Amino acid sequence: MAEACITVKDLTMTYGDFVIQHDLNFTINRGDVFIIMGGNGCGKTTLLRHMIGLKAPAKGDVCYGEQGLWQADPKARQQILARTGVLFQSGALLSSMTLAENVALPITEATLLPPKKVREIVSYKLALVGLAGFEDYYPSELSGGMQKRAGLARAMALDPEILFFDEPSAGLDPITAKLLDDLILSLSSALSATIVVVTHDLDSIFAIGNNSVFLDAETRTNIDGGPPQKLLHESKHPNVIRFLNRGDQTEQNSSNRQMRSPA
Ligand SMILES: Nc1ncnc2c1ncn2[C@@H]1O[C@H](COP(=O)(O)OP(=O)(O)OP(=O)(O)O)[C@@H](O)[C@H]1O
Repeated sequence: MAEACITVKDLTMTYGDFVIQHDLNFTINRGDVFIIMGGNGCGKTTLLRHMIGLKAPAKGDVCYGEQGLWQADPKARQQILARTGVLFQSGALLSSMTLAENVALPITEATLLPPKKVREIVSYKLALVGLAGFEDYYPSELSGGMQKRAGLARAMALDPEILFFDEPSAGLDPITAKLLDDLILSLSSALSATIVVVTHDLDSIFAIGNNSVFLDAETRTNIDGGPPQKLLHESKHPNVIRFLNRGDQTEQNSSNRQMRSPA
């Protein structure tokens, strides 16, 4: 039976008086590649920020196992978040540091490992994302796709149980985006990590997601969720159907999407 990894409970998110989403309730299971989806501006990144400890809820909580992230005191919250890694949309590499120094940073901040051991871990993580031999390169010397992969190596530096990705395919050409999707899938099975991806890229959603939540911009809450393929064929919500069919609700579009998607 699926084991709950993260449970979002009655979560309401606001900026000032403006409610972005209210009363969100859903569960991410251990081992999921879980997609947070919805149209532009519906609050996907804001939700991610609530899940990784960057923004406090107006109401409700994000529970890791039994522990509420925002109920926990700051030390316990830090301990929960130490089990997570985040790949931000920009890759968020420090431009003045080499790739090796960027990936080493979280390790030297969190451990007292000797430099030789840190170098070994860094090289291993860079190799995992296909960047073996690029240790001494600076971010500006890499393509956008390589920068994303280096950001991923850094997010994985401390062997997180849970990896968060904010719009991983943003700014990438379709072929590079597909390679990143393949990498996410291979890491998911190799590391048995739980992966949470914020995206509105339909190709990625169908290629990598086994579970999802849909944030509706109109009602400002989660109106549907589950395996994306299942939602495509069985969702009763017009906004979900429209979103998953690129704005089209006809049968023809739906069957085209079915043909393009993996079984
Ligand atoms: N720091 C902030 N202060 C006030 N409003 C904000 C802030 N950040 C985001 N917003 C607003 O909150 C809403 C949700 O933004 P968010 O970036 O979470 O949406 P999103 O679904 O990730 O969007 P996109 O798909 O375009 O990246 C938007 O209306 C945005 O303008």
